[in-house]
Amino acid sequence: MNYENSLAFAQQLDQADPLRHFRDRFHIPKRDGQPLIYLCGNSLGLQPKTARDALNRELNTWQNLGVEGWFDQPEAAEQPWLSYHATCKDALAHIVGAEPSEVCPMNALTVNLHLLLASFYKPTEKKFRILTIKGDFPSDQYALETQVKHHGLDVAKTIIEIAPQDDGESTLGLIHTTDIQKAIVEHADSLAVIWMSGLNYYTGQVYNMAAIAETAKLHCIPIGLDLAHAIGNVPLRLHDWDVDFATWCSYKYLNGGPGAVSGVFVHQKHHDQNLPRLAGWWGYREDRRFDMTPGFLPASGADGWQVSTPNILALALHRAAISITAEAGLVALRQKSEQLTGFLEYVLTPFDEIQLLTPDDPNQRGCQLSLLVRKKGKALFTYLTEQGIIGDWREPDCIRLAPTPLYNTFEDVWQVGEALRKFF
Ligand SMILES: Cc1ncc(COP(=O)(O)O)c(C=O)c1O
Ligand SMILES: Nc1c(O)cccc1C(=O)C[C@H](N)C(=O)O
Repeated sequence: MNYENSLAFAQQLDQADPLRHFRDRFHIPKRDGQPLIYLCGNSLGLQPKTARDALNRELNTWQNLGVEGWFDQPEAAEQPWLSYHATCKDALAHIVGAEPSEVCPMNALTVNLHLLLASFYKPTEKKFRILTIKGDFPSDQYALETQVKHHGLDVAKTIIEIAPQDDGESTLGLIHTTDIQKAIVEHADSLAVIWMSGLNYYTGQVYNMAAIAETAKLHCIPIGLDLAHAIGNVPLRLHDWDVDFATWCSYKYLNGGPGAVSGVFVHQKHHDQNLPRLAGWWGYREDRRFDMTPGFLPASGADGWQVSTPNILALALHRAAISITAEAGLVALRQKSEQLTGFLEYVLTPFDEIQLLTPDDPNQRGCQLSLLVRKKGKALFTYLTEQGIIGDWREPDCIRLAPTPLYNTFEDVWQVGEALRKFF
């Protein structure tokens, strides 16, 4: 697309945007009565206007029915709480490219990572190592480290981290897909599992998940993905890519609220394998759960990884939010996202003080651009915030801005260019 740096051009794109009405479905935060330019969906997505009603519905059910809210009552809840999670499956399956039986909302990301590793990390004397990406989100690093210790293994000998190569391009933190594939092949004999992000939280780089999963499969190594920054942001086809397992957050691009419920993906091919797991009664066969008999019988599919009673209020927010993403559709969202982020890249280009950490290839990024600002970076971030432009700051010199196709406009992006012009 040929961009122009003018307000009229940005407004023209907004008028032509088939998703423009979705912005009205969200509360846009305001300061002094003016809407903020909110470019921080990479950290916390905005509140859908349906969120409050969704919560109220379940609060009313609780108020009116008490415990009977769990069960099917003729006069009762629209959706009995016992099977509430199931009403999120179609939307989630669409968003991650899965079968409904392969996904289930539950817990929080890091908790799910531990639960999934209990099933998929089964170190043996020969195959005990974990391959991961250096600089992936700290919570994942802590989870891997403590899993390794939990198995009585030495962290330094067990975790292999793929670091960016010092070849100019990669010094900015990018990692070539071929380097990840090479590392898989090189260490295949000792690898028990691969765990990595699909989209790097710091650089905004999207890895070629399909190609990496294919290499992992060729070498029979289970691969799991952290999709915190990828879900609702970039197209995913977890089933077809033959990814073994995955988990994500829904408080970013899925707009489920602070600390929103996470979810898991477990590929169909693992459903009947009776994999080891850390079980709880909510993962028990639903039709027999209340028999309360000894001996764990897992529910089929991803549901069998549930542990505890779900937080229905969190699920209500989740359901309301993901239905908006599913309604907009990942194809349309991605189309707008590429244009919106391309426009942001275009308005940033004149400023030599800003270097992009994020790849310029649209296939290697989602909506987030990470701006490396070596001089006056923090001052610029503070200035943007004062101007009502909300991004986030990551030490030591990175500003992340994420124009989100569900609620951001081309005019928002144009305003960033204007603010930068005044600052520099
Ligand atoms: C890539 C990534 N992984 C893991 C997490 C941790 O998620 P949680 O705090 O929900 O476990 C986050 C966000 O905080 C993240 O961005
Ligand atoms: N989970 C967060 C929180 O509880 C407070 C503030 C920020 C977050 C985040 O999600 C940070 C985010 N994962 C990141 O990419 O840095």
